[in-house]
Amino acid sequence: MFEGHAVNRSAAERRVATLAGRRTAKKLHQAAWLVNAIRLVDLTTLAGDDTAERVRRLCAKARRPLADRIVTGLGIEGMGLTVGAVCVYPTMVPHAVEALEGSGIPVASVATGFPAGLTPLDLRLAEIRWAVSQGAQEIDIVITREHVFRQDWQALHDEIRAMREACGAAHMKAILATGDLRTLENVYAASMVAMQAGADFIKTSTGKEDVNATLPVSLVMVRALRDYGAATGYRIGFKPAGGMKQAKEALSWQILMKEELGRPWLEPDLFRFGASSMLGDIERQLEHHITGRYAASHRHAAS
Ligand SMILES: O=C[C@H](O)COP(=O)(O)O
Repeated sequence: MFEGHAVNRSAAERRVATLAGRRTAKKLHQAAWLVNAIRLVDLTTLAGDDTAERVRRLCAKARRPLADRIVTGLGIEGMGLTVGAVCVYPTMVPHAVEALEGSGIPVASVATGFPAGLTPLDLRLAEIRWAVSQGAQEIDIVITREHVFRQDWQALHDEIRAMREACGAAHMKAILATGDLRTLENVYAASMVAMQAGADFIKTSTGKEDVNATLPVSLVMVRALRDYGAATGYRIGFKPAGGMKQAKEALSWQILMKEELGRPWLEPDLFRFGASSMLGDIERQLEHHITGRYAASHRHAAS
């Protein structure tokens, strides 16, 4: 089906190498880009020792992602800034739903035997239905990597299609676990199949592979998304996830999206960061921004 699509790895690496230094992300606009990044975060906890209390704390952070002094310093009090969603394991969904009530922040649940997906299909589908019944509005599914290794695109399509049906009204993000997929050609083909099978988003990683979100792999997925959009007219979302901890990564990915797909992919309905610990660095950088501006205005006043 897609075996013929060649991907030039070194061209992809060259394309993304300079993203962080782009003019658009230079100092003047950095704070705005970082605030926007917060709107795009799927604030995540996916640990074996997760508890209701940890999820409640995460949800409190999701509702008020920045300290009041930073919000005031940036002059964005009226913005009602929140993260894009909270992402948890299925049994944590009821706790997150309760803690986020009235906030408008959706709860995303991983499902389908996350992270490996090596559970019988009917159980994986039942897991989706259960999470949806508990209030999850978004479901992050994992694929059977072996279907990709065998280039059995029909099996991959059928599996994802069944998951799409089990999601019902919930949005479905298809995690490809790109770090496991061996080649960029496989990443492109799996992206295409996931979109054809009805994925609302394609997502790079579970956060549990050896290699998680990278810019070259993201470029390949984003180009697949663009090709799919050109062929069908459908807009599909993109979620890099796993291993992103720094504010400057939030800038690089947003620039990639803007340059490759345009402004609509800087909105939470078409782009999310899956990250458990990037928000802290974004908050730190915004605090530096305010402190720096304050110091500069005092220097100016004194001169
Ligand atoms: O989907 C989100 C990822 O699991 C988060 O991974 P992380 O903990 O490396 O940020």
